[in-house]
Amino acid sequence: MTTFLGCIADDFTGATDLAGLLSRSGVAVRLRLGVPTEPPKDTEAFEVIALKCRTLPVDEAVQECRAALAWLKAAGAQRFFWKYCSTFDSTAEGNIGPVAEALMADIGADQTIYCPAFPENGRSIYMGNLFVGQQPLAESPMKDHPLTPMRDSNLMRLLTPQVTQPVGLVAQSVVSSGPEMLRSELAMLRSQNVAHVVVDATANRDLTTIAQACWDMKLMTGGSAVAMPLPKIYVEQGLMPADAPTAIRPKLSKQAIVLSGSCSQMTRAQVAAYSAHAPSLRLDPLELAKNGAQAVIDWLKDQDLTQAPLIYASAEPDQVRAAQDVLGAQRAGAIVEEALAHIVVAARDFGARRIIAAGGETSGAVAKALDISDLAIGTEIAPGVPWCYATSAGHDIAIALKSGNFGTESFFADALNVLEST
Ligand SMILES: Nc1ncnc2c1ncn2[C@@H]1O[C@H](COP(=O)(O)OP(=O)(O)O)[C@@H](O)[C@H]1O
Ligand SMILES: O=C(O)[C@@H](O)C(=O)COP(=O)(O)O
Repeated sequence: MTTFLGCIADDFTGATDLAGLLSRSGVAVRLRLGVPTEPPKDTEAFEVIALKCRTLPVDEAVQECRAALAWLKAAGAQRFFWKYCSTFDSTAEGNIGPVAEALMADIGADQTIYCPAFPENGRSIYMGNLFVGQQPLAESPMKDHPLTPMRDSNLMRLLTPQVTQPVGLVAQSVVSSGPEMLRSELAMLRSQNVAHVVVDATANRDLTTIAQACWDMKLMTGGSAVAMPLPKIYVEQGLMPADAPTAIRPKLSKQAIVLSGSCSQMTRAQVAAYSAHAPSLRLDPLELAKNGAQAVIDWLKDQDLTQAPLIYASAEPDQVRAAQDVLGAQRAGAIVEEALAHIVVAARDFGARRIIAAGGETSGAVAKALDISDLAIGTEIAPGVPWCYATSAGHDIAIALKSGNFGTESFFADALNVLEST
């Protein structure tokens, strides 16, 4: 099928998040890990390319995103979506704006919107300021993120130094007046050459209004949630058929593995809840640095994989700091990721066909080790986290890539139960 909407995501968990929310409308969505090396063939109406460019220098991120855009254009896409984190994660030399400008230039778009709001996960925007739950972004735990600490909550101030064209705002009062008002406000801003427009949204109804006003923009940018209403709108506009093929769900054996390298508050709570009743093993980065992961793989070999054992490096901030003081932050992270990469391959070879990975970087390492190139999207476990189906070394597998902050405390058990019942 000719691709209708081409999406580019700046990390793997963010890509499954977007693919999952698009799939809520019942449309077929395909997720590619990295820019495919082959020209487009057998594409879906909605294609998402997952990159790992969130913290890359601007030039490299722009280059990767332009390559993804070229592939999506070749697949037939005429509209595009640039997905970044709902907490607008970017480094001091942030690449969100430069990528948007490069994509706009390649597509021939003179204006785009920025809307990272994801109300179901507590992310909202008011007067251009991003909130995480009840806290401004810069007062939320995101202020201490190891790679992308967010020290300003104002999206216009964050974006302005990243772009060459003027930045503006459409405030909540306009959004709540409906799509026509929003469209005329955007047209007014366009007449003033405002190319980059932050749009307020505090609830799903705002996101629907925004999508209704912006569905025909060549490029939209945001978190996953503002893209969610698009498939339904395209169908209502008569642009694509309502009926889409449902994803094929392979029958998978019960053997499962849960891997966590995320140290975020929510994942730590999930690890604590799950390890209270499932076999679990904690990784020590210092031990891994000295002796590698073989002892862990030996432990795993003796486990009953139908009990879905958990292997985790997730630790409290002071424990993480202690490991980083000895190994350095980058090396500590890399050692854990490398170990989890070996472990997931061993788990697959021992028969695991249901795999859960928690953490953005962790998910990238795990998916790469499994050599997965593309995924079909299945049932949503929690807002922004779907089960995905793929093949690895010739085996059908189900894999869930969970953003560190998403899901509730019972996420791991919920995920396995959801799969059980589908
Ligand atoms: N105990 C630990 N000590 C040091 N680094 C760790 C530890 N556990 C995990 N890490 C590293 O921390 C990083 C967590 O990032 P990520 O997987 O993206 O999770 P999140 O999505 O919560 O940010 C990874 O690089 C991981 O390898
Ligand atoms: O938009 C979001 O919050 C997520 O889709 C996302 O990008 C999460 O990133 P990580 O927390 O690094 O997994």
